[in-house]
Amino acid sequence: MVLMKEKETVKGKQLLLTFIRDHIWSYVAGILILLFSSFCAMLIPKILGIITDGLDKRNMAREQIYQYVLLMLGAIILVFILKYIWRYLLIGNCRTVECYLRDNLFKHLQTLSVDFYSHHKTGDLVAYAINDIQAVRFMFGGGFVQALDGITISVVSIIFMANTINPILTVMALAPVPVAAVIMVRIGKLIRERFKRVQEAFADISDKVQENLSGIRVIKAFAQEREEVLNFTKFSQSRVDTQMKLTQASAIMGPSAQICFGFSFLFFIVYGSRLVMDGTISLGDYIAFNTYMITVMGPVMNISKIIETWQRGIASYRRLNEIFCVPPALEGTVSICDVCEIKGKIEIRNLSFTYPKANRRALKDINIQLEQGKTLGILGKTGSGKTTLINLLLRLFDVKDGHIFVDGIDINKIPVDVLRECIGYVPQDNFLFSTTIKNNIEFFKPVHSDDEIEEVSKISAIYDNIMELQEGFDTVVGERGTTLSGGQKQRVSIARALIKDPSILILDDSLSAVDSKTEETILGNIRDVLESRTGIIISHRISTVMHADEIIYLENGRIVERGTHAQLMELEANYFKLYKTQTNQAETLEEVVK
Ligand SMILES: Nc1ncnc2c1ncn2[C@@H]1O[C@H](COP(=O)(O)OP(=O)(O)OP(=O)(O)O)[C@@H](O)[C@H]1O
Repeated sequence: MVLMKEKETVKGKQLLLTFIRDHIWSYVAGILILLFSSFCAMLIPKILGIITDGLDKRNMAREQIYQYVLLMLGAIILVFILKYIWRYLLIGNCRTVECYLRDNLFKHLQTLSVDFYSHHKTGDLVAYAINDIQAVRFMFGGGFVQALDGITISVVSIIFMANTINPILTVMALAPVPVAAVIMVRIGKLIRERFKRVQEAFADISDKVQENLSGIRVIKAFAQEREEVLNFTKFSQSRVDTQMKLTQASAIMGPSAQICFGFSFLFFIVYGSRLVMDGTISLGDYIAFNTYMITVMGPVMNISKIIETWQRGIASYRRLNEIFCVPPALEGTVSICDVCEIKGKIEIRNLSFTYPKANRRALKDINIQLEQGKTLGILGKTGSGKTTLINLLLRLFDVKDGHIFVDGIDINKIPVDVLRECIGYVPQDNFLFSTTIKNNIEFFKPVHSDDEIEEVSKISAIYDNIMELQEGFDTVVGERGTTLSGGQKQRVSIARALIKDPSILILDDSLSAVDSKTEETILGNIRDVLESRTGIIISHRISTVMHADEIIYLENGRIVERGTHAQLMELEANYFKLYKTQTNQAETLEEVVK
């Protein structure tokens, strides 16, 4: 992915800063309670030291000892309660941050351009939404809390050690700490880099699984299962290799911290015992110091885990940030807000278009005038630019070279939602959701009556098929509509476009999977629907577009022929040849059938 400019990185940071600002009181309260709880915890070794000295010198009354023991018990209970509260506040926030980031990522993904999805794999994006967000959550939760707890306990212990026992002994005991810090920072960086690679390897696996499952029918049809398994093993192995490298780095961290701390203990035992013997510190102080050292040891032992969590979190945060910094589609365009309805007049003037990152134009100098209520038929070889024209009409891509006017308004100035709301579009690749046919037709908006749903189903000639199903409109279709035939899927998609009652109806090769009799029925019904609307019908079949008010023939992104069916037949060029080929084919087929 492209390196981000400094300005762009602000977006991801802003998101986290906004979260922290919104939850600042729980953070402040959590941190203050944590500090107080650490202070209370540090009283315990001191009380232990006082009791030890009392017993050692035999100058402490039994009642006094009981009082100290009660004090210690009180401190333990208080620490327990305080710890519960601060963990609830701070760990609770990390669960919320996970949900907050995931919601924002999902929201952001909805705003990204179609082109973004042409260049990013689904499995990869799933990895961002699951793995990376989880790693950030661990950083915000366990990582943050353990680091804060560890730092507080260590700092408070050191203050107690230096102030109440002996500063020189404290310095001696902590001498190896800077060495440990340098080692931790170095290994930490290595962990971050390696974790990034682990996440990338996971994204590859996720992508492979997603692609394989989506294409399982093709894989089976071509008997490619074995190759797929072998291919998958390579991805799996790559993940193991990257993970092993990460484990190697993190495995050094824990023992390094322990060795450094071992030296600290050694210094303390040698130097501390000497101080007890020459009477500089009491035995109680020695015991208390020892307890403080053990208290500090907890976070030190944990430091490898904490650093690893942080470095993983930072690596994932950076990956997420790259996605958050991708600007939303059509970000720079200005919309006029008072347009709230579209009647359907379309004018295309000198329009050319090149896809981002492509090196040749998909459309060249297109000019079309389509009055409201009229129908345009588009024909052309595959790859000639038919769908591209529709992509621009739907503003899936920005119009930069030339103009498209809808109702006389530049399309770039019409609010995208208003524009798309007024267009009923049946795409070439019909996508049905794994839910009921009814939900698929109304697109999860339960605002239509059963009569309306039935009516559009009848227009698109799918009603009888639906009625034959056991659950009728409540039949749940398989993922991507797999339990329906290609032609049935196309017709459900037509019903979905019609129920919007659109001003402009676009059918992009939407009848290619239906037989010619059904096509005739649908076209007849749609002709009635199109009487009051603007229609654009794309097809490879002359029979689908021949009744249109105007037909254009595209070749390499350019309009090479235009006119009515009769005019194009008179031209005796591409359209005519196609007509001849298709009628000959139909006649031959009829003879064969006879
Ligand atoms: N997202 C994209 N990025 C780059 N090039 C693209 C993209 N989508 C389409 N193209 C290219 O633009 C050209 C026009 O494609 P388009 O899909 O408009 O053709 P079409 O006439 O609809 O073809 P078909 O009849 O096969 O559907 C083709 O050369 C295609 O490879």
